[in-house]
Amino acid sequence: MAAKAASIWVCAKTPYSHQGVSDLSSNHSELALNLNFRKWECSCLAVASAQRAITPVEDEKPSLTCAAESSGAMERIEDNKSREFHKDLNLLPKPLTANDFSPRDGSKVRVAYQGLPGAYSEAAAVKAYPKCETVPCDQFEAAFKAVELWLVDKAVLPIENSVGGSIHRNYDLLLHHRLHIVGEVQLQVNHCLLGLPGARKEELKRVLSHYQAFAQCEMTLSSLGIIRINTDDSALAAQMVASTGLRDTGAVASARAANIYGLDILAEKIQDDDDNITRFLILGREPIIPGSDRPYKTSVVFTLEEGPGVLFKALAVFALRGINLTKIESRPQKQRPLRIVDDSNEGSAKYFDYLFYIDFEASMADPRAQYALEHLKEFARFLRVLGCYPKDTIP
Ligand SMILES: O=C(O)C(=O)C[C@]1(C(=O)O)C=C[C@@H](O)C=C1
Repeated sequence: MAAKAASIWVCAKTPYSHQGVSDLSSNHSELALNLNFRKWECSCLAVASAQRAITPVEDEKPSLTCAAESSGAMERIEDNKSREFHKDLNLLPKPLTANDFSPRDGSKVRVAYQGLPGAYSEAAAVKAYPKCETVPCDQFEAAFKAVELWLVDKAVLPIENSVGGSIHRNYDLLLHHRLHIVGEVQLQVNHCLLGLPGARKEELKRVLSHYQAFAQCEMTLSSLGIIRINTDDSALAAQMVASTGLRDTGAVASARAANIYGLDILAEKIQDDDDNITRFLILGREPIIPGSDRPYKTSVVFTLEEGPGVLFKALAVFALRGINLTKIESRPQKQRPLRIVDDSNEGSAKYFDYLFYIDFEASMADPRAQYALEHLKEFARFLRVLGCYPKDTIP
């Protein structure tokens, strides 16, 4: 049997088309080479006829198929010699597959976030990639750099909150780094007032947290009349309360932070608005291929020429094509803060040049989006697509 099969031995990992089989029979060794297979890791194929598709045998690993040319029937190689050979093959290292690099469930993906374990950003990273390895970073910029330097695969960073508004620092960093927005995560943020075990909220004289968390709990904190002290993130606030051991100091942070740092929850859901949502961006080194299989958003940043109604015209490129805008943000253009508007020294200086960040509801695969951005280029001095990504919703 082996002798028959030995007439053609080539490598494969998937079934081939009829055309592929003809190629195999005519020039099998060259094709095997072209397909980048190695003999020692290969499957064994025997071609029953030049016109017959090759199918893998289910119970062999790696999948093996053998067929005899003379009879035209596909037959398994079952002699002992062959079994020995297969056993040895199993000891050899397995080749990497495309799935090893981007597993669908997010396992093995390393995701940077700003803050300590227990921060809301960590929860957002886990929502984005449920089985990921989260990597805490002290500052937003460290998370950007970690992706750029291949220390992690992705970064998940807050961009806006439904009560507190935009996180401006991340708008600025988006422009100064070359990462792409590959997704977004909307997270319900429920703030808790935390204290040392046994402490009561009436005892608190000061409270620590992130400035955004304070902004989202304005009414509760004002009614308590306690001093607010900013920290880099809410989980750090919880850790500081735990490590200083001061009964009169509390933290605004998550229930998970209370658990991690051994604090009591003195009050729950202390945010002003029950529906307190923070939107996070997922950043990667490469953009994703825009699709049309589900609702997509696109984020762009641009600057405009000087002149009356230019911003109106810029926004009209979307309105004219029925494209809905979900966010507009303007940031000072720091590299060009001062501009003389006429040639004489007496002309007035212009201190406020802006960058406009816009999110709109359309995929870059949609011709309406492509035409809108082509049109926008007529007024924009600078335009960059920051990313096109599937829209996230709160279940
Ligand atoms: O302090 C945290 O836990 C964070 O993850 C930061 C942050 C923010 O930057 O807005 C994230 C979500 C909440 O809106 C509050 C704070």
